[in-house]
Amino acid sequence: MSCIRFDLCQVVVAAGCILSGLFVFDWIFSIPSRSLPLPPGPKGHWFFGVKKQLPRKEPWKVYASWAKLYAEPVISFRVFNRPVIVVNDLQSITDLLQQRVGNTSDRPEQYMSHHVCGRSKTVFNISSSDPRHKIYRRLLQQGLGLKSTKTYWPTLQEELETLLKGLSESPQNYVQHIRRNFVGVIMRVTYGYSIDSLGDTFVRVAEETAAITEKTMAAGSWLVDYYPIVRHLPSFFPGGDFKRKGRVWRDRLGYLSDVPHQWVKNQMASGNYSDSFTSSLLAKDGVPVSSEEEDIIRWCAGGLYVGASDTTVSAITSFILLMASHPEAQSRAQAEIDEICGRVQTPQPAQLGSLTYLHAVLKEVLRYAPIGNLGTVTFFGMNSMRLIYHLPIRIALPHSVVEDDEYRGYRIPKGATIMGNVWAIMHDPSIFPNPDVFSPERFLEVSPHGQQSSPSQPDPRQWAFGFGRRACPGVYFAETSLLLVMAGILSKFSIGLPPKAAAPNISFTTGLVRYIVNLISHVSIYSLTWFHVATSSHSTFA
Ligand code: HEM
Repeated sequence: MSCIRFDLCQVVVAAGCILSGLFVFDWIFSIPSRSLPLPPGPKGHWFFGVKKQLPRKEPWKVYASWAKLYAEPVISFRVFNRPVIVVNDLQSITDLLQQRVGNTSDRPEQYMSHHVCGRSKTVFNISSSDPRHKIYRRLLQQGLGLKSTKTYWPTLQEELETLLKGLSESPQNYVQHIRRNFVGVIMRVTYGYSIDSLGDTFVRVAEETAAITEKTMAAGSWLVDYYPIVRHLPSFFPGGDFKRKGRVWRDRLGYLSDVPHQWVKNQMASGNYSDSFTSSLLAKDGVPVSSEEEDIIRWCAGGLYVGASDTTVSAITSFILLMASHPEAQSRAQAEIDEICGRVQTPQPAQLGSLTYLHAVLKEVLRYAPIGNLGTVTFFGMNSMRLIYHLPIRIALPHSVVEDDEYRGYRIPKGATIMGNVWAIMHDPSIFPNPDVFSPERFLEVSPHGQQSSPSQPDPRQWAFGFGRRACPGVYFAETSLLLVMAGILSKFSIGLPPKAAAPNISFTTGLVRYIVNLISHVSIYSLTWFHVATSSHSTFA
């Protein structure tokens, strides 16, 4: 008996030694060759790199401070064995992320999510070298471009009316009303499906998908994402449990992604369906689509919902807080809306083009409170509620480098994760003077009094929606829906702080989709005042 135990011990020790040896081998050879130096940056621990040092709070500010410390706009560090490059100024972002797009538009490989859980073909994860990526981009750009967005105007208008009604009934629940609006719009646009509330089955499906996806993609959680050797560990071995969990999640995610898609197919078969992104692609030219084409349609549709929900909700909640704390900007926007849209009707999508000041407000919201501070966002639809309660978000969708490259005498290694520090640009005083002041006027050529002011500052939308071949395909649709909601809210309500409330000290959540903390944690302090249009009197509901 003791002899057997001794043998087992020996086997375990021997296996441990071999694995550790292979691990070190894997680690050494996964670090790129050293012909040119990497950009400067903190060295970190020999095994973890800077994983444990990475700031939990506002990392973009820390990256900007490292750029200053190392006197170099391009910095690098390591998380486990993976090099990470952060580009911190306009020139380097333009050069690396907007010009060398062919080399910086890939996504980092995440073995757990992509391969174990079968998520390598999602719009967000797919490699830029996969021929499908081009097809996805084409379908998404067509489905969300100017022409298609016009066909969604009636949906946007109807959902706006529901939002305004909800706000008038319970303004204190405005975050939920706003979420309901964007989720309702995107479900109708994507699947022709109308939700009744945020507790709707399809919404819960999306929420569960988001929750599982977060677990599979949580940065630094799966050693197998960094070290290929871990793929060969048995399930019972420490670090090997990803296989068992991955199998369960893969099956569940596969089932969940089929629910709305199958629903559209059933509706189409019954002849009773509303036109949507999915139905129009499935019904193309009356010819049945192949299974490959159907798979592409399913993934693209999933991308729409995920891409649209948190981002738009974040933008509007920031807008509400900024309007509450900047009454002069709010009054000016309202005066413009009154003049262009009239005081009785709800603003219409066709009128949005004439709302110059409101466009400037949107630009300033995207600049002042960028949604993706690192040029990328975390898209997990219904997770806004979790953000609201300050739970950490640990997943990001950064870019990765396709081939070894050289920049400013440094090596930009193949496979490195690369991020543009959008926050640094949006708060660079040489680009946006007084960057910490919220001022939509910076985007106007003419001052409020009609005099010529200094030339307007650069359009922040060129950085707010990401870069290169991964840049947001929903930008046009997003702007239309955001402007319509902003115009609708300001046409019917005034947003204010309660009497005697001190101006809030604005700070933000640290997730890669950023929310303003104050708004979220002091929701109840905000009051919305309903304009009784006919009599021009006001009554406060909150
Ligand atoms: C305020 C609103 C929005 C903002 C600020 C925003 C921002 C972004 C950003 C920063 C990215 C990542 C780009 C990159 O990796 O370089 C992105 C990607 C994406 N967005 Fe948006 N977005 C918004 C709204 C929307 C909407 C409404 C949709 C769809 C209806 C959408 C769909 C997508 C998709 C599908 C991607 C993935 C593109 C890819 O990986 O190829 N987004 N967005």
